[in-house]
Amino acid sequence: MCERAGLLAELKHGAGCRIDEAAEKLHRLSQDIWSCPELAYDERKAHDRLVAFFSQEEEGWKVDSHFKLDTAFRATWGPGGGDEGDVVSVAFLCEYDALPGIGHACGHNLIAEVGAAAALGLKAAVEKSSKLPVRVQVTVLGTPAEEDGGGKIDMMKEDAFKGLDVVFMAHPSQEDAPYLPCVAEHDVTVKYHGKASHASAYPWEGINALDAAVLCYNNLSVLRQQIKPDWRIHGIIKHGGVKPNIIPAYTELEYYLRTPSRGELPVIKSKAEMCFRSAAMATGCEVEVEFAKNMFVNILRNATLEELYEKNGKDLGMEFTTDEEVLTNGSGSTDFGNVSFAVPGIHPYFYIGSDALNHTEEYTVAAGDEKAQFYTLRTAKALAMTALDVLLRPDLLQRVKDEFTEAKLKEDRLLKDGQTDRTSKNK
Ligand SMILES: NCCCC[C@H](NC(=O)CCN)C(=O)O
Repeated sequence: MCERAGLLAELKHGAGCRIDEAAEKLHRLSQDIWSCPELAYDERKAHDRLVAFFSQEEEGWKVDSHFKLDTAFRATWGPGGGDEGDVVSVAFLCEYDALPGIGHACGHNLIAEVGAAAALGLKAAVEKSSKLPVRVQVTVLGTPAEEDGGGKIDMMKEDAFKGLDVVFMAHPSQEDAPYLPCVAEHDVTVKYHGKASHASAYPWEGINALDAAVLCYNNLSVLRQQIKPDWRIHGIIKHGGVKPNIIPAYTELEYYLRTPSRGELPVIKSKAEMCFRSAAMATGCEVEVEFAKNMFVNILRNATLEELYEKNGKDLGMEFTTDEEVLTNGSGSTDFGNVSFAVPGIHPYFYIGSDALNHTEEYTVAAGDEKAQFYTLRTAKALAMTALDVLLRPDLLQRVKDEFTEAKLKEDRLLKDGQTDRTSKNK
């Protein structure tokens, strides 16, 4: 074994040992987040718990609490690993927001645990070595509001990802996969303003905002038949009126519009907008269409990082899914997509010991179950090992960066040329 391979194996082993050693406190960390679910932008206890973890329970971290957002944080360590070479900055992202009514049904408590564990592992490995070809900075970014709003996008607008070389996070799922297709998404709130009146005595005096909401819902349901099979339109009526004998004067709907790529979003948005406005016209209501401040985009893939992660995962016993349907069908969306256009990174998915589906009560149970711990820590080890791969081999890091630049240029060109449809023959 050549010297570098021996060192790499030793460091990977060291990272894993450190993660195992911290297993109990990492479990407590994710349990505390899981047992007190908090919604997007309001993850105060989770924020404080993670800040305390890095500033009190662990040594050597510089912690910026309330970093860029009220419930975001940053913990940094380094540079370490020797006194030679450029500083390479590796970041692990923690999410920790929950869903209304069903708690941690997407397992973001485990995302926080993976991020913290991988950072501990990488720091320990780097600390032990003075022979690295680069100096290493380890960053943990606490990124709120993935389920609503897109905290990472807010943080990007504030330059929170500036200066990072590679970013890693991992998301709970039903299987291990280095990548699953996440779709682009833009959310919209539609408000109809009508006029109240006695619904039995003089209904002709009213303007029915609920009728507008129902027509809007039906227009979109009809539109669904004419859009691409992998586009998604789904929504709820948030306000539907207050009493049957009052003609509803105000209604409100919330819709999520999704397409596989960011370039297709404007098309679905303009089609949906016609549905919103025509419902207003038919009923005589006024309509307000408010698109969310942040648009989530698809993930820019990095094959080099994905391959390294898969190899490390396999070495740790992961069995990656080969189910073509899972590997090709779009799933949800993530604000990591936006990050992936700014910094090279990966967002693999990991099995948590249960077949339950995300966004169900069963998944909430699974995310808090002790059984998830083995898989969560194994994922953290695979991420730390992947970071070590690129840190010990500057040629690999360069390949990761070149691939990122090329993929971004290609996506930008497609967008500029108006080639929105990735499934078209021209692609
Ligand atoms: N509408 C705000 C964003 C919703 C993001 C959510 N994310 C997930 O389910 C996690 C999968 N990465 C979604 O897709 O609905």
